[in-house]
Amino acid sequence: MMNKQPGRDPVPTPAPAEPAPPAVHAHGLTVRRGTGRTPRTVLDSLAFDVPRARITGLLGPSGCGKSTLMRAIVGTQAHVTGTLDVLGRPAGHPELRSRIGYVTQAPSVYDDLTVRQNLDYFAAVLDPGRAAADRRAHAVRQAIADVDLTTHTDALAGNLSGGQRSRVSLAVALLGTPELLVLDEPTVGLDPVLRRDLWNLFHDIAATRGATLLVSSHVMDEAERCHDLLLMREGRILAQETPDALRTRTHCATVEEGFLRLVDEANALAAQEATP
Ligand SMILES: Nc1ncnc2c1ncn2[C@@H]1O[C@H](COP(=O)(O)OP(=O)(O)OP(=O)(O)O)[C@@H](O)[C@H]1O
Repeated sequence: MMNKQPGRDPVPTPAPAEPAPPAVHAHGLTVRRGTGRTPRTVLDSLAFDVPRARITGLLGPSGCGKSTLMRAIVGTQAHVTGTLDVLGRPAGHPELRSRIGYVTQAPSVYDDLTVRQNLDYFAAVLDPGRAAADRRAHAVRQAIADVDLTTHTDALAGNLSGGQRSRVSLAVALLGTPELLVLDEPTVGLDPVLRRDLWNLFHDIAATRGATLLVSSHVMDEAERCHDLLLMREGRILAQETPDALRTRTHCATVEEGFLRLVDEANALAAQEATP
C-alpha cells in the first residue's frame, strides 16, 4: 500500500549494491530520428549504466531525448546503433517483454472498462489460460492495492481523475512483477500529495522486490528522491552520479542548481569550441 504519512520523506538508503551486472548498459548508443534525407541525431554516443535494485532518475529539459532513450531501452525505438544491453540481453530481445514494465506519458487504459477489467485484460495477455485464473486474480488484486486504487476497483477508467488513470497504467506495468520498470514522466500533472505517494511506492518497489526503476522527469526537485541520476542535455549525458555527489562536486545546495551549473559550463565550452 502507498504510504500516506505527512511531511517530506527522506530517501531510504538501499541495500549495498551487489556486484551484479547493471540493469542497463549502454555504450556508443546513438539514435537518429526523422524521415527524409536528413534524419537528426537525437541521442549521441551515450555511455552509461543503470544499477540494479535502485531508482535512477533520468532528468533533463523537454526535448533532450528522455523518451527516446526509454523507448530504446524497452525495444520500441527504431534506428538504434551501438551497444544497449538490458537485464543481460540486447534491448528488444523477446525474452525481455515479460521482464520489463513500461509506462508511457499517455496513460494506456481503456476508458470503457473498469479498473479491474483493465487489469484483467492485461493479466490475461501476460499469463493466459484457465489454469492461471487464480494466479491472475491474485496478481490483479495485488497490483490494484499497490497503487492504492482498491476503493476504485469497479469504477470505469473513463470516470477517474488524471492521476488515478496514471496509477491504473502503473498497476498494469506492475503485473508480472517486472525486474525493470521504465516510467516516462509518471508524476506529470499530479498534485504534490500524489507525487509524494507515488515516490514512496517507487521506493517500496525497489526495496521490497529488488526491482530497478528508471524514472524520467523534467522536474528537478524529483531528482532529490532518486538514488542515482542520469542528467541529459541535447541528446547527451551531462552527468551520472548520486544527488549528493552532484551537489558536492558543483558546490550547490540543490540538484537543480548543480544541473544548471553543468549546463552553463557545457554551453561555455561549446561556445569556446565554436570560436575560430
Ligand atoms: N518522430 C520524430 N521524428 C523526428 N524527431 C523526433 C521525433 N520524435 C521526437 N523527435 C525529436 O527527438 C528529440 C528528443 O525527443 P524526446 O521526446 O525523446 O524528448 P524528451 O526529453 O522526452 O522530451 P519531453 O520531456 O518533452 O517529453 C526532440 O528534439 C524531438 O524533437
